[in-house]
Amino acid sequence: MVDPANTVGIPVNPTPLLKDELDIVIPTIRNLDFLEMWRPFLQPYHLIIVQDGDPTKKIHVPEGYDYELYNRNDINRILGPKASCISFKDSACRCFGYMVSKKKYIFTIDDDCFVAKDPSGKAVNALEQHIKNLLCPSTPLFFNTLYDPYREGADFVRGYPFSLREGVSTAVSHGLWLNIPDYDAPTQLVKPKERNTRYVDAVMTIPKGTLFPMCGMNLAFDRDLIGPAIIVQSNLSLSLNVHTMYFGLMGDSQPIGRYDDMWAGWCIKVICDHLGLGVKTGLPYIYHSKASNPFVNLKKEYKGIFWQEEIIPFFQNAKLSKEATTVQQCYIELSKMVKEKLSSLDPYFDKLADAMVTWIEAWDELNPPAAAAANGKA
Ligand SMILES: O=c1ccn([C@@H]2O[C@H](COP(=O)(O)OP(=O)(O)O[C@H]3O[C@@H](CO)[C@H](O)[C@H]3O)[C@@H](O)[C@H]2O)c(=O)[nH]1
Ligand SMILES: [Mn+2]
Repeated sequence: MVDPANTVGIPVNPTPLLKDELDIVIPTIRNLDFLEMWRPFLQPYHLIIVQDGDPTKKIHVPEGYDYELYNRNDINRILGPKASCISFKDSACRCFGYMVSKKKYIFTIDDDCFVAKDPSGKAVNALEQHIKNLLCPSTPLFFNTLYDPYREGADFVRGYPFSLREGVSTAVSHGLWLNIPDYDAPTQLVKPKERNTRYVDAVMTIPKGTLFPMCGMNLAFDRDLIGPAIIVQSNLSLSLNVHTMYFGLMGDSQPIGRYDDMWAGWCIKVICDHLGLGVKTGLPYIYHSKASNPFVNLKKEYKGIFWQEEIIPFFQNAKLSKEATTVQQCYIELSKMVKEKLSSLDPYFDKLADAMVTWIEAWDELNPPAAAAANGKA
């Protein structure tokens, strides 16, 4: 039984930050018992549970949590033919939760991620740290060698340009993992017993122009910042929420798996760099308890392991036009580039490019501009 940080006795967070502005999205094919350990930190928040696999299976949600739950039948009913862009039998299904949420922030966590302990033995409130990361600016344009300059007890070091010290808005907070690290299958196979015990007390902005491997198991983001496609119509600036945190089409009947979060991270980073938004990685840690089967993972990842040698240069060289001033325009441009430049690698990328567009259309359907305006997003 996993008990990395006994949280029994810790009072449920009395004044949770962003309580009504944040949803927690959990993809699951298992059970949600892990929420017992998270109760002091997560209970005040609304959960969006995306049940993958067999929709007839009953998923029990621990008492006291406020939630909505969607299975595959719900996804098909709500999206109709557009449900084709939501993965089945892959954790990528979680992005349906981002689409149905109406909140500004999202925290997504896997059901085998538990509360970690920091070196002092204190339980880590991962959500609180993600919120701090998101509410603090990022510094993608110039690296601060003392890491997060906005943190208590730190600052910009000598030589850091004052003109850049305001930083930029933070769109993504990428947390890390004690115990089972998010290794690819080959690494898992050669190092089956490796456990991550190193707790690095740092948060860093990923520099502009640098891609990173985004893992979806402990991730938070500003759904508006990387969503709003600001369209100026008759002087009314309408924030049309179009989400780029699309976890690519993987799993059932797809030639690749376990690259959904990676795909989203590469798209997000190119768009954040283009629009001047920040992406952070580091704290908070969670305690990742389950090592998925490396042989099953190898089968899923196999094509991705050599395709990524072409995909990464594609994203590194992706140049969005200066006319692309909204996230939606950036995303559409990116999907066209995928179709043009990656379909020669495999016809799958043609399908993925189409799925990126379907995702936007589905998003528009669930988040119509009027609703967005009514939600005060105008
Ligand atoms: O078909 C599926 C498989 C799993 N899930 C849910 O998704 C998460 C992650 O699953 P799991 O912990 O089994 O897999 P890991 O290898 O540890 O996950 C890492 O790889 C990424 C997947 O690409 C994932 O984000 C990383 O954490 C759990 O909640 C499962 O219940 C699913 O919904 N459908
Ligand atoms: Mn896991």
